[in-house]
This record gives sequence, structure tokens and C-alpha cells, in this order.
Amino acid sequence: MAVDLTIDELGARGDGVARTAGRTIYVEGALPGEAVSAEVTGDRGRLLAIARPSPERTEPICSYFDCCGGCAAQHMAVPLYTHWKTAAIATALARAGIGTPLAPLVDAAGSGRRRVILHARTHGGRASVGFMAPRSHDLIAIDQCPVLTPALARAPGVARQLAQLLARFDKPLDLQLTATLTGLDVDIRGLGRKAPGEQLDAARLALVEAAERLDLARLALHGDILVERRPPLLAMGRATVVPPPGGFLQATEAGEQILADLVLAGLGEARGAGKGRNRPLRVADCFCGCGPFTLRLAEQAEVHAVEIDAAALAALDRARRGAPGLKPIRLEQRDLFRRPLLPPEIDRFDALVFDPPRAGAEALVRQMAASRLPLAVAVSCDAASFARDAAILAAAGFVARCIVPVDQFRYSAHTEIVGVFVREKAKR
Ligand SMILES: C[S@@+](CC[C@H](N)C(=O)[O-])C[C@H]1O[C@@H](n2cnc3c(N)ncnc32)[C@H](O)[C@@H]1O
Repeated sequence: MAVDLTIDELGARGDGVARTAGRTIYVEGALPGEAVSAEVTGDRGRLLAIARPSPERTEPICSYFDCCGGCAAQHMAVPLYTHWKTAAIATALARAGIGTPLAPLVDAAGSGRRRVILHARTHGGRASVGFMAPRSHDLIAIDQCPVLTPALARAPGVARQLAQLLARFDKPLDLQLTATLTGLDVDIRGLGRKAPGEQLDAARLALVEAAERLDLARLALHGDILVERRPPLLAMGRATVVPPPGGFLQATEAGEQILADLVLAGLGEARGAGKGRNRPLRVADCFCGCGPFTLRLAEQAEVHAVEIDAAALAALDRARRGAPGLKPIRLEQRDLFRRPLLPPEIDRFDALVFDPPRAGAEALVRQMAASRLPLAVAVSCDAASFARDAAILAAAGFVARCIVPVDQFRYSAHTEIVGVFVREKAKR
């Protein structure tokens, strides 16, 4: 049914939200203040026409924007976009009782995303690759994606050629492509480990040949390396890292550097507090991944790096051995959800950095609250769990000195947050 609506505000995912006659309707692609006509089903409206466009509407940079679910916000002018990106964080912090004003949004898109996961589907023996339509399992096949770094310009073509080699299995695939200093690193998922043996052997051989033809640095299937023609290298501070296939990586090179700079700047508070200390700073880096913060922190501090993923820790281990002049780094494989560091362990550190997955770090933060830790730096990709963890720290006497939103996922609904928390009331 076509309905005329006036859009009141933007929702968390970038939809226009209309509140009318006691109902809330989410209209994808509509902006606040716009008068639109939409086909409404339940609480969702499909935008049919815009009778009165917003002055803050802009032309999307991508020709697929109207149908592709990869981006949510190419149609917003910068002031509206910036407000939308920060409002959800500000609201979550206010709800949690954290009064520290949010710093301005830091642009961390840099040259574009250095990693992309493209989906592949087979129809009539032909593979297509792209992203899903919004809230759908329908593939939008793409040839290019302007949010990717130039080194990933050929990602859709490469992914299509690789997926075509697996078309006979007729499985939905995810191909993760990462731009590294030595070329593309590709990991293919979705084939299943139980694919028929002989066919799989032939496919593996074809993939290895394709890696040569496409000049890939490395090609992996379900994380198992099929061929490494060159180690896929990433620079992290003075070190170079070969990340494990499919392991976590910050989305942009600029984003990683900006987050690391903010973490290091936050540690300045620990340095000031420890005047007269005749030993290096001791810092814990929890949820350290393959080490983008650890390796930079170790240029000035002793680091205890904790992470659940053995492959990420092995990559960090190799990187620290190859980097000159770093202070000691201790590695610990540990499930920080089930076995958070405990106060006697935490008390050894001058500062603790934590960068958990979306769920946040509640178990660890509760132990930090019970410890004598003087300084914590939180890096987060989720406003709600960040605010919850910040409130636990605040209740234990920590004060948020600064909270910085960092935009490395430009045009998406995701925003990174860095918070520096200093314990002002000493723990007895
Ligand atoms: C958001 S990533 C951050 C990684 C790293 N700090 C970086 O910037 O690349 C979160 C990390 O937490 C790790 N992780 C997830 N669950 C964990 C757990 N229960 N205990 C410890 N580490 C965990 C993941 O493997 C991942 O490396």
C-alpha cells in the first residue's frame, strides 16, 4: 500500500524513520524532513518517490548504492552524515550516565577499505560476485566498489574468476580479499570441508594455477593455505606482520594508524602519572589480534599481549622477532570472556588497552574495576557495549578523559570509538 510519510529522523542503520499515528515506519533511503511516498509492509517502507527532498541529500558516489546493502549512507551531506554517525554513540553514553562530551568525528577512511568480503553465487554454471541487497539474501553483482582502496580495484574480477573455478560445487561462497604490501591475500569460505574428494583436489589445483595467473600473494581455502607465492606483508609500526588467513584486521590502513595513535596518546596519561619511575611502562594489550597496537606500544613500553586466536598470536610472535629495538612483548593465549585477567595480574600494569569484539569486555572490565589499575584505554566497534563497560569503569572511580569516534567504515552504520579512562579516586 502506498502511503505518504514525513520523515522525522534517521535510524541507527541509516533508514529514515517516520512516526505516524502511533506507528514507526523505517524507510530506506529517506532523510529527515523529507516528504515521501512509500510502499509499507509492517514497519518497513519501500521508497517510491520523494515529494520534498532534503537540502542535505547528495548524489551517491556509487552507481550500485540504490540496490546494494554494502553502504547505508552515501546520500547524506557531510553535516547530516557526521551527526548521524555520532548521535548513536552520544545517546548510548548519555543513557549510561557518561557525561564526557564526544570529540569530533575523526575521518579514518584513508585511501579506502583494505579488506573486502565478497559473496559469490552460481546460476546456470556461472559465478557472480557482489554484496547482498539490504536485509536480503539476494546478491547484487558488482564490477567495482568505490569504497575500496585502489589496490582492491580488481577484487570483484579476481573473486569472480576464483568463484567460477568452484562453480561446479554450487555453494554460496564468501571470498575475503585483503590488500597487502606484497599483493592480494585471498581466503575462500563456504565450500565445506566435506566436498567430494576428487573434485576438490582438482579444484584446489585449479585455484593454485589461478593464484599464479592472477598474481596473488597468497590463496587459502577455509584458512588452509593453498599457495603462498609471497608472504602477504602489512606494516605495523617498525614491524611487518604476515596476518593469518581470515584473521581480524582493522578495515583501513589509516584507521589502524589513527586508532593506534589515539591509544598511544592515551598512554601519555600513564607516563605523566608515573614520573620518577625508573623502569619502562608496563602495558597490557587485551584482545590484541595480530598486534597493531602491541607492536607500536612496544616501541616505548613492555607489553603483555592477550588474545584467544592462536594464529593471530603466532603472527605477532613472528613479527616481534623480526622487528629491531622493541621492548619485551609477552604473549598469552587466553579466553578473556571466560578467564579475564584478575586484579593481582592487572595490578602489575601501568595501563591496560582493550579492543574487544562487538560484545564488549564486561568480564575483564569488572576485574579492572576491582583492581588498582590507574589507566585504561578502550577501543570499541559497538556503542552499546562501550557505554556499558564505560559505566562499570566510572562506578569504580575512573573518569573518561576523552572519547573519540573514528570513522573508518565510511558510508556504513559502524563507527569505532576510543576512550581514555583515568582512575581519579585511588582504589584502596
Ligand atoms: C576487534 S578485534 C581487535 C584486534 C586488534 N586489537 C586489532 O586492532 O587488530 C578483537 C580481537 O579479540 C579477539 N577475541 C575474540 N574473543 C576473544 C576472547 N574471548 N578472548 C580473547 N580474545 C578474543 C579476536 O580474535 C580479535 O583478535
